[in-house]
Amino acid sequence: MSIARRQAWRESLLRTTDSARAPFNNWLRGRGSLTARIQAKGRFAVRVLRQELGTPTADEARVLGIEPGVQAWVREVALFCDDQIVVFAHTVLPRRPRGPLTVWLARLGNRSLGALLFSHPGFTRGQLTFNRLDHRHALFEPALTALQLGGSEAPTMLWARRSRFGFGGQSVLVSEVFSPLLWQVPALL
Ligand SMILES: C=C(O[C@@H]1C=C(C(=O)O)C=C[C@H]1O)C(=O)O
Repeated sequence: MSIARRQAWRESLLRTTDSARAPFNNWLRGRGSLTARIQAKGRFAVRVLRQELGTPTADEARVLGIEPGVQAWVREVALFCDDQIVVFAHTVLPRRPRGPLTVWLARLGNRSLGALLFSHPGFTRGQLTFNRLDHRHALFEPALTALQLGGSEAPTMLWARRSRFGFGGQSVLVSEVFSPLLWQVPALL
């Protein structure tokens, strides 16, 4: 199986005996806002780690319908519940076509993107896809760093999900990587 195929984002969570994934299934599959779900359980916060022009991966460019190598707006955040980092989110917005999303993203700061995506009636959400990230995936190292999981005890894989939101002629691709420490946050149990 090619490397690209092994790292593909899948439309279904493959059945697995991996007991380590079981607790994530519900978080991976939930189509509602992660922000709202965390806010309902504990003290929610967003820490912006990166918001700049960057180069999407070839796969991200393909999903967003832009030429490989063309820069796009990249936003990366850590989501907190009760002072514990629980999610690393990586969002890609093409520069073209410009539109309301360009301005909204630029002005978002440490407010949650989810609060916008799930409150404005003009957004549509595509299918959720899933991935078991490891060192071969471009998001793996940034996620380990953002989730503060580096070092000798670093996990060798992380569960992630991805979906594309549409607003008029614009699209934004949102990838969310879940911390294995999600289960040490009493409020989320
Ligand atoms: C899409 C949502 O927004 C969350 C917040 C994000 C941000 O502020 O950049 C990005 C992705 C999500 O984890 C959500 O709450 O479901």
